[in-house]
Amino acid sequence: MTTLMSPDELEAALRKVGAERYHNLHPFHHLLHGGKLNKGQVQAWALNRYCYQSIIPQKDAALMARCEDRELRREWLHRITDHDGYGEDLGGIERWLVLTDGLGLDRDYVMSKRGALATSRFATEAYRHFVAEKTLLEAVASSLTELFAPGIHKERISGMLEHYDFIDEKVIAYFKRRLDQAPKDADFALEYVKKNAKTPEQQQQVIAALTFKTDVLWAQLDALYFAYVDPGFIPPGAFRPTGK
Ligand SMILES: O=C(O)c1cc(C(=O)O)c2c(n1)C(=O)C(=O)c1cc(C(=O)O)[nH]c1-2
Repeated sequence: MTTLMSPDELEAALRKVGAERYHNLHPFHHLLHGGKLNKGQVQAWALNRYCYQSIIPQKDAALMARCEDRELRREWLHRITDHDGYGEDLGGIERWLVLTDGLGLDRDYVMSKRGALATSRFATEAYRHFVAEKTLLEAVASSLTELFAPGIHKERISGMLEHYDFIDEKVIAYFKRRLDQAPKDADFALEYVKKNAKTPEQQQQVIAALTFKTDVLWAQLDALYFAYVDPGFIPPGAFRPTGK
């Protein structure tokens, strides 16, 4: 029997999921941030991660499409323009492509996802389906990994600038921008969930949604590790680094 938690107990339970399961704990990230990867492995990470970047505005549009609450739509809308851009600002996806350009990857190839691992495509598609099909509360809750993103972004900016001569401020600008954007989004989603998960069942659904999302992120790094680090079995058709 699950009992009703107070909103603060629910928050503590969600933060525990992050502390135990967020992808900052994955060995691939330790290698990436610690300067232990070669350029080809960093290229593989950036190219695969494009699958995640490209799906984010689509899943946010899916969330909004089924949302009756105008106030929530008003709050959520900027998540789409943060990534797709609006007016002068070309947005996060463009900033991601500046990163892949800087790493020497061809834009059309990156955007085609042809070289991405199947797991990157499957996991990100699973996220989009989750948001489109589960309750609105679960859809909002699945974004809560962003509570833990600023920590990993700071670690990535300093670690990659320090360790890789092919990374500079311009190439890493995506993450700098997310440092301003993510905390506001995460705080809003957390307050929404604390207010709207009113039954023990809903609270468990919210925790399960966040757990699902940590799996989406973790699975992608497992696949990268297997293909590009150890044992280094690159699947047929996937990106093969040429230089070092
Ligand atoms: O680099 C990362 O580790 C990381 C993680 C996450 C996340 O925790 O889902 C996001 C981002 N970055 C990110 O840049 C981003 O725009 C973003 C949006 C979302 C989301 O679920 O709506 N997560 C994340």
